[in-house]
Amino acid sequence: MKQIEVVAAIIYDNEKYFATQRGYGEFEGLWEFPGGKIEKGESHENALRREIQEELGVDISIDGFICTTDFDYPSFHLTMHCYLCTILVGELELREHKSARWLVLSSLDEVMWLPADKEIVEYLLENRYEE
Ligand SMILES: Nc1nc2c([nH]c(=O)n2[C@H]2C[C@H](O)[C@@H](COP(=O)(O)OP(=O)(O)OP(=O)(O)O)O2)c(=O)[nH]1
Repeated sequence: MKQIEVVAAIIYDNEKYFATQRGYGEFEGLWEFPGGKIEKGESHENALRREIQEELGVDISIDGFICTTDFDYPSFHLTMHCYLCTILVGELELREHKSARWLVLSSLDEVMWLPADKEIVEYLLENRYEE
């Protein structure tokens, strides 16, 4: 089966997490943590900084590793590495997503997450990442 390796940013500020709604493709309308595919030879950190700059127009600080999750979609296997991040420079701008929300822990379940993200959301709820 096709394998996809992705990095995702759990962007945190003032007890809220940044969730984005996909604007195109087979998962359009579902919510995710911004990020994307790692290019050949790229480190996780560089891939994440590149993707967040491309998608949201901000520079991030990567403050810690959260977890890696694996999920079998019907047409590919996803491995996703998640990092806790904060915004260093810039104003958030939705260049690819149709919408975004800052969610407190207790409202993380108010949006319809991509199937692979449900495990991440549960992980955040159990571990309560705070600055
Ligand atoms: N960025 C991101 N992708 C996720 C999450 N959860 C999840 O299942 N995915 C899946 C959706 C996509 O199939 C893949 C991420 O790839 P991507 O964001 O580069 O999406 P894409 O295929 O539309 O990108 P592209 O080839 O058009 O550049 O991982 C998540 O929380 N964040």
